[in-house]
Amino acid sequence: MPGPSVTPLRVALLGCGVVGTQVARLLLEHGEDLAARAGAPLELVGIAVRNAAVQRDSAIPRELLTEDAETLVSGADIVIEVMGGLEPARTLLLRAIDGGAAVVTANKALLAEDGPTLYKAADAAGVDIYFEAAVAGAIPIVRPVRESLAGDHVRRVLGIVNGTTNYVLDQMASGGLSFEEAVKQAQDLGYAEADPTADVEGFDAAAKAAILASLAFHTRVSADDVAREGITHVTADDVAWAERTGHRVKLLAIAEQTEEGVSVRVHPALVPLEHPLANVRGAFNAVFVEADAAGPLMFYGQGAGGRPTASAVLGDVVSAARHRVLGGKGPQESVYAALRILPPDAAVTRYQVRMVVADRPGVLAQVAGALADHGVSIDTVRQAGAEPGDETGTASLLLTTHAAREASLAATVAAVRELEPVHEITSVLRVEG
Ligand SMILES: NC(=O)C1=CN([C@@H]2O[C@H](COP(=O)(O)OP(=O)(O)OC[C@H]3O[C@@H](n4cnc5c(N)ncnc54)[C@H](O)[C@@H]3O)[C@@H](O)[C@H]2O)C=CC1
Ligand SMILES: N[C@@H](CC=O)C(=O)O
Ligand code: NA
Repeated sequence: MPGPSVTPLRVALLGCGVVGTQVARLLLEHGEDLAARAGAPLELVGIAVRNAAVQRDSAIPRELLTEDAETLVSGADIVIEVMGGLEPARTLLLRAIDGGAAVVTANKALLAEDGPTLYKAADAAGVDIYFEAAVAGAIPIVRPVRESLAGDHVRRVLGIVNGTTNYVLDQMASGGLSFEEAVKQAQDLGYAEADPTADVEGFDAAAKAAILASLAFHTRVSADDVAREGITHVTADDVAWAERTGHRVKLLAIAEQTEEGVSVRVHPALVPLEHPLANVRGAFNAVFVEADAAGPLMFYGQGAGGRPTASAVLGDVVSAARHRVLGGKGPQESVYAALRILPPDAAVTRYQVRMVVADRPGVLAQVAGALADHGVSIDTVRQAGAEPGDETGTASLLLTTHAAREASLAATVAAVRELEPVHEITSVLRVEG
């Protein structure tokens, strides 16, 4: 335990929502252990909220609540930002840094939009900036990529980094819920962003992918550099077909370094049932990292939710506190490699295309011909003939391609759509894993 003469570190908390409430709880409940680990007591001096009169968790002392976030950050040693959004979070963090405080944030949206401004300010002020909670909630992934793998060469990062969408797809596949019902549950459970559009349209996963890619490839990658597609167009039918063909639909984040540069994308994909990612359920996340010397690494755990995320925040707070007590500083931004960011259509993937075609001889050959014209080869084909009693004269055709450039695959689908016997392209999903 630190001796009685050790000056407590003043900790300011910005935001008291799902994550903030649990951060405050852990700080207050585990005060003695945290003091022993940090080398000084961590004194929670205030919690900035929008409305101090609102009834909150019974463990939160009312006297700590303040609506004056600016004053709160000015006297702090460590500022924890869990309010989310770009502003006033950015201004408050910059004010905290300018005032000499170390900062800990869970705000992936802000980091992926304007991380360099925060890094630069922290560097100039000689203070720490930590953000483990910003990617994959409780899972230690930022620190391993930023620090543990700093001596290696990361080639690829692939995984499920959004708990809400994983929960929604899982509930659609096995819980029998509609998309809307599953999103509502994810909100009630504290997984979703304040506006769940950020989750279901892939913005949240794209922000996390940008952060991971920046760290992995020592290159500045912002949210705008990420090719992004959400899950709003994934239908219950897609989910059912996936299971029927031995797959599960997952929202994946994929960042890879090729000889040409760095490609970062977020999109739903079919993952074979035997792949470990297929069995990541609920709001859990899993991230695979492939590095030259280390080989494959896998990180798994709770990717969303107040208490798991608070765990990651507190880990960062202890690191920052140790530096205040003992000296030293965490890592700075590392973007020396400055690799080229590749356009979205340069990515290499496989497609599974489901279509309704005229049920007559020669149609498959016509479709196969359109693929061959674009240099795309077929891996598997499955045809489901008309259901008994179906008078439409159509059949469902499901084909999976071999790997090809996204540009060729997209052009192929466009050409197939124009074929006379093709009535409708019902779904196009990538296949990964
Ligand atoms: N909920 C989760 O599972 C995870 C959330 N995060 C991130 O943590 C941050 C917080 O997320 P949640 O706690 O889920 O959000 P939340 O919406 O539950 O909490 C945010 C709180 O901050 C308050 N706030 C917003 N602007 C404020 C202002 N100007 N002054 C004072 N208070 C203000 C809001 O009133 C709200 O109570 C976000 O950046 C989010 O992306 C990160 C990992 C997981
Ligand atoms: N809304 C996010 C929360 C954690 O980052 C998610 O669902 O993953
Ligand atoms: Na994390």
